[in-house]
Amino acid sequence: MIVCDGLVKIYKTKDLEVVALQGLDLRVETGELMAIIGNSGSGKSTLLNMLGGLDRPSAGKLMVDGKDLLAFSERDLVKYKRETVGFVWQNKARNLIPYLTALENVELPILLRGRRRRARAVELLEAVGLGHRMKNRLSELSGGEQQRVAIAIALANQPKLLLADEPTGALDTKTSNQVLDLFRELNRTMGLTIVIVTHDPQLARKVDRVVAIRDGKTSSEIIRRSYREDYENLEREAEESHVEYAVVDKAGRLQIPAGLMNADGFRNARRVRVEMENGRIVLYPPDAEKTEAK
Ligand SMILES: Nc1ncnc2c1ncn2[C@@H]1O[C@H](COP(=O)(O)OP(=O)(O)OP(=O)(O)O)[C@@H](O)[C@H]1O
Repeated sequence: MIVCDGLVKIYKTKDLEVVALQGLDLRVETGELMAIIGNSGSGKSTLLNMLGGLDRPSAGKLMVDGKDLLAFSERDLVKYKRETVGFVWQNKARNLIPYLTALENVELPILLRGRRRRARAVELLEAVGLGHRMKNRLSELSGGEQQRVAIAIALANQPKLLLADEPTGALDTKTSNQVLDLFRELNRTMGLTIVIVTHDPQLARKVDRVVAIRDGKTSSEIIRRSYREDYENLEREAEESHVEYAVVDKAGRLQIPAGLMNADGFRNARRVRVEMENGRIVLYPPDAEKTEAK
């Protein structure tokens, strides 16, 4: 569904250039439910904006659903935003109008007219479990319920890809879990591809895969060893192990996770010794004795 190769985004301000993405590589399969984690300023929102067609990459390759976003005209971009992607933001003000009812909020972005539009809005609110609260104004709904309305809106035009930026950032743990369960359900029942950007490592437990971004690059990929069917079994989930992978780019460059580079002998190392041993590539500190390798 998504292919990013060497994606670069440079923000130019008056006297400064900020490289927000510096050659990011990422692949997301159709039907995946995945999370992107990373520290503040690592480039998560920038990536999401590129994926959603809200901003244009500076260089590299970005394909979504077989479409080349770098080659898009303004018109292509409008069509793409309308037909291919749906957005859910942490900031509810960006999604919702407080003085309208849930139903009116969902009706607004639907491209259909008249009764079909109303029927579709009802269907969407039922899909997110809010059939019984349709007539309430937004201000009368809880934070979790409001986020469900936002999700219903994001689904209004039947997107193939749902992008969510810190969708549970403003919610308590229990409500966050309910919203995440809803994402999982939509992913399963509609086959929707979902990319969630978050700081929250807990959220990472609820998705198929987590990709970490550091300094505008995918620095390491944590692949969860889980079967989707196990999803409901949270206790079993808690016992699951995470395996950390470093991403190797096309030129064979490897970024060693910062935690490992802090180990004795590697700290501040500008180079490491690389050897092949029994089918494994082993890295030694630069000044390690050759005999240590044996
Ligand atoms: N419009 C902009 N103009 C200039 N610099 C920007 C702009 N948007 C983002 N940046 C810079 O790009 C870098 C990446 O920002 P981005 O918002 O993508 O990070 P993030 O990982 O989403 O952070 P957070 O978790 O705090 O939202 C930061 O250094 C940020 O200051």
